[in-house]
Amino acid sequence: MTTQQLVDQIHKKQSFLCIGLDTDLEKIPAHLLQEEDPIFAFNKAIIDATHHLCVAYKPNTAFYEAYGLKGWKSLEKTIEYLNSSYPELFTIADAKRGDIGNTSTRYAKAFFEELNFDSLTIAPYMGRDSVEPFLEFKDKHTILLALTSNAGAFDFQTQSVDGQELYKKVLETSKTYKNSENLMYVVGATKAEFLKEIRQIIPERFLLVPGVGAQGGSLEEVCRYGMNEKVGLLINSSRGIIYASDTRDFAESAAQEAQKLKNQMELLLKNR
Ligand SMILES: O=c1ccn([C@@H]2O[C@H](COP(=O)(O)O)[C@@H](O)[C@H]2O)c(=O)[nH]1
Repeated sequence: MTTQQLVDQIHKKQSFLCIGLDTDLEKIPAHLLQEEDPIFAFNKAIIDATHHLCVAYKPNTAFYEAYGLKGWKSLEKTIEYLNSSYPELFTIADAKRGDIGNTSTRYAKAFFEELNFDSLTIAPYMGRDSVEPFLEFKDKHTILLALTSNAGAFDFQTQSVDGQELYKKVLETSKTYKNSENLMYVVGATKAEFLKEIRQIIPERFLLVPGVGAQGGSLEEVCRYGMNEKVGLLINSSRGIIYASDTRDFAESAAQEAQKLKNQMELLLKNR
């Protein structure tokens, strides 16, 4: 998917919501455990109930890898279902990969070609040659971890290296990578106060923003400092939406939570 197609969808739906599919067999409604593939059954119900309220879905691959081969099958079925039933939706594999060049190329092939995700999250720690292989794929997007939502982000990311915070170095240096127009960045909603400075370095790029809902980040604050002319934000909520209820009406409850966030987004777009 091109960035422009994503922007068009945001304007059409008046939403920049990304729903995180962090599907955990210990948390899904008990009646689904009788299904042949409970994870896929859960995801399908959530997607069917919420697709009109969001512009993206983000399965976190850890939740699938944890179940071995079966989990990979559920992930494959989920992305196939999204691509065939709702091809207008942007898909993110939250896998946080990155390695020496030839290995990165294999990761890129796995997620961009074999599974056909639109985008993949990447850890920048190994530098240029670990990131550039992902950027070679046309109309695929590499989402670099910049300033993450967790408390441990302060261990390294905000530490000064040669007089500049490390996350800023990641932003500045990655702008010089070949095909850097295919980059997006992860910035946690819990770090909204950093967004003004982040936008000075990367005014154009899309930000994937996890951390609203269960982690306590503020949607309003993220929009105040992080929104750009093309909106430029994908706000993720996982647990706050998909586990709104553990009864038979779980999908409707998820849709209600998604609708609440979508309503706030619509208002924020109107008043910007
Ligand atoms: O900085 C980061 C990067 C990734 N995540 C991931 O996003 C979701 C958040 O889930 P919630 O349930 O909405 O808190 C999850 O998959 C994380 O691994 C993040 O939270 N922060």
